[in-house]
This record gives sequence, C-alpha cells and structure tokens, in this order.
Amino acid sequence: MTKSIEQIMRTAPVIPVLVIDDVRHARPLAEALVSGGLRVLEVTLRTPAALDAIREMRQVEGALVGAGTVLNPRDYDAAMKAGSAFIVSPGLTEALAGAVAGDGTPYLPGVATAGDIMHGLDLGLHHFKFFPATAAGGIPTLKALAAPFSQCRFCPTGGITAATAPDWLALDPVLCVGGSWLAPAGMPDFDAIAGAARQACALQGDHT
Ligand SMILES: O=C[C@H](O)COP(=O)(O)O
Ligand SMILES: CC(=O)C(=O)O
Repeated sequence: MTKSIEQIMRTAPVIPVLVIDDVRHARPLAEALVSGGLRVLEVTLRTPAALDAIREMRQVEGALVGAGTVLNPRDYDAAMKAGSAFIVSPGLTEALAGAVAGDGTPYLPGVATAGDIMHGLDLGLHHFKFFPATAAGGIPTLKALAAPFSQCRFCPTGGITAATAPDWLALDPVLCVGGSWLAPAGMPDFDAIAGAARQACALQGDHT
C-alpha cells in the first residue's frame, strides 16, 4: 500500500539528500544508509545517473526511494517511471503540484514564505520542505512561519548538519530534516556513511 507523505516523514528523523554521479555507487550507498537505519532516501534529479540510481536503490530491502529536484511534470513522469515512492521539489508550482497531487503520489514541495504555504494549502497540501532552511532564516523563521499554520508539518532542508539537526528536530512542527551531509560528494566511504546514518537515526524526530 502507498504510504502517505506523513508516514514517510515519520519513518526516520533524517532524509539523506543524494547527488549520485556514478550509478555503480547507488546500491552500496542505499545499503549503507539503510543498514544505519535511514530508510527514506531522496535521489536528486541533478545528474544523468539519477533515474538509474533510483531503479537500483529501490531493489535494496527496506529502502524507500524518492526523487528530489523534480521541477516540472516531465521530471515527475520520469521519476515515477523509475519507481519513485515519493516526490520532492525545491519549490511549489501549480503545474507540478497539480500533476502530483492529482495522482495521490506522496509529495513534499519546498516552501520558504507564508505565501508559498498558503499556495500549498489551496492545493490541498499540508506537508512541506522548508527550503533553503538555514539561508531562509533558520529556526526563528520556521517558528514564525509555523505559528499561523498549525495544520502544517515540515522537513527543513538546506545547510543542516549533524550538529544542528537536533535543534530543528526539537521543534514540534518538524517531523524530519533533510541534508546532504550523510553522503558528501566524491568517492563514497560506505562504512563512514553507515556510521553517520546510525548517528542520524538515533536523533529524536517523532512528534505528535
Ligand atoms: O535538497 C537540498 C539541498 O541540496 C540539501 O542541502 P544541503 O546540501 O545544504 O544539506
Ligand atoms: C532542494 C530540493 O528540494 C530538491 O532538490 O528537491
């Protein structure tokens, strides 16, 4: 059965945001992250290898693999054909949100302003990526934005690190955070990635 975006956001406290250049790294990367307890994986459509990486990673037992940097209905279509379990975009447009929400696909669009959130609510959305979290003002901005929108839940992403993630996760409207710190660019060190995933998994991220 398809999981809701809320269930996906509550699966683990951290969603690794992945930029995969070499499809040969995809499976071992997913295995390292899942072995550390991070089951929800966002593969950004920023590289030519991304769609094949999604196809590979979804074979890994326990992995819940979605597509990030989905910018328009064409990207959405390609991401779904590759088997994405959820969709993430850096912002919110009617063209994309209409296509994704119309299909009932779990969807996490990016918002950075009250107007963005109101636009999302008009489209029936209540779960958002707060992006770019740190550059958009950090925790004070999210607290101020969340106050009038008590029905909304957030996954802050952008500039978050292992050191700052706990402060974000302590906020009630925050169900999880996203970040690329778990798998930095370059040749992956899968043991180090599994270790970072274990630490991230131990962070508290479950709010009612
Ligand atoms: O999805 C968004 C970002 O690329 C992740 O941000 P970050 O690299 O600052 O963690
Ligand atoms: C930044 C972001 O949300 C994305 O690449 O999907």
